[in-house]
Amino acid sequence: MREYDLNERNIIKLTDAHQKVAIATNDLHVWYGQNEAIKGVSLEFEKNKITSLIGPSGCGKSTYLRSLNRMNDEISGTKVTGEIMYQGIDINSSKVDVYEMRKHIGMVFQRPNPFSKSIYGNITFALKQHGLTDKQELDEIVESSLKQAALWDQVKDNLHKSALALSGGQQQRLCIARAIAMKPDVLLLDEPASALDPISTSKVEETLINLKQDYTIAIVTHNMQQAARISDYTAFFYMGNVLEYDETAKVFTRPKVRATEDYVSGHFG
Ligand SMILES: Nc1ncnc2c1ncn2[C@@H]1O[C@H](COP(=O)(O)OP(=O)(O)OP(=O)(O)O)[C@@H](O)[C@H]1O
Repeated sequence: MREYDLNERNIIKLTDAHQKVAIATNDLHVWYGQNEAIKGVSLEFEKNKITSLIGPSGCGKSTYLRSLNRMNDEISGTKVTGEIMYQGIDINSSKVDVYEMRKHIGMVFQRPNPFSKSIYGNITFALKQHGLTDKQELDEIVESSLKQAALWDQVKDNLHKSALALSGGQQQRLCIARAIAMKPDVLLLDEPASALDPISTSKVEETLINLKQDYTIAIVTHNMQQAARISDYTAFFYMGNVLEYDETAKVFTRPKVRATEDYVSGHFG
């Protein structure tokens, strides 16, 4: 196994930061007990762009993604230090209402996880929990979210059928629709297509490309072609650090760091 220099880094900063940055971390560290999984990551995510998080297994991609809307809070023994800046607020602060914050920063997981409810019920559940009861408004949000997730045409006549009867790809797009029904600014996706066949994968990818008009997207993926196809920026994670963060085209064609070059060319380790 080749040893890589963890000090060799290329991490771009976005200019004109206030205008452009949707969410950023500053010296973020995450520990699971004694295991420091994230070792001081500072990254900025540009508004209305897709950023891919890539890197070998166990290097901290999912941990980092989950910390962006404090999902790691749910795991006991976890400690998170550093800033997570969103709209001028450090959302890593204990004063932040996490429930409220997650309306702005939504998440879609690796395996489609629809509730055991109708398609309509999946999308309206959280809205109702947040106090929305107007039927017309709920109907409109269901329609617009399903349209944005490119699922409306396939399900519009079956909205009251079980979500569990949908295909895996459709279920994942329903989970995307469910997340965007809350009108978040930032959408976090952890390998959203890894459990899907190639056709469903390409539909999810198309959906994400269309969604970036309205959302800022961060996606963990093991699929290099996928990262190259859909993302504007790519961050290469290695052993809890980010060694390279740049425009995707540069990361894949002219990486500046040896470890990235080996990883994207399939010669890693
Ligand atoms: N819930 C958890 N409890 C304890 N340790 C964890 C937990 N989740 C991840 N870890 C540890 O944190 C480190 C980073 O794991 P993480 O899942 O974030 O990496 P990853 O890059 O997303 O991996 P993969 O590509 O395999 O999904 C690993 O050492 C892992 O064992």
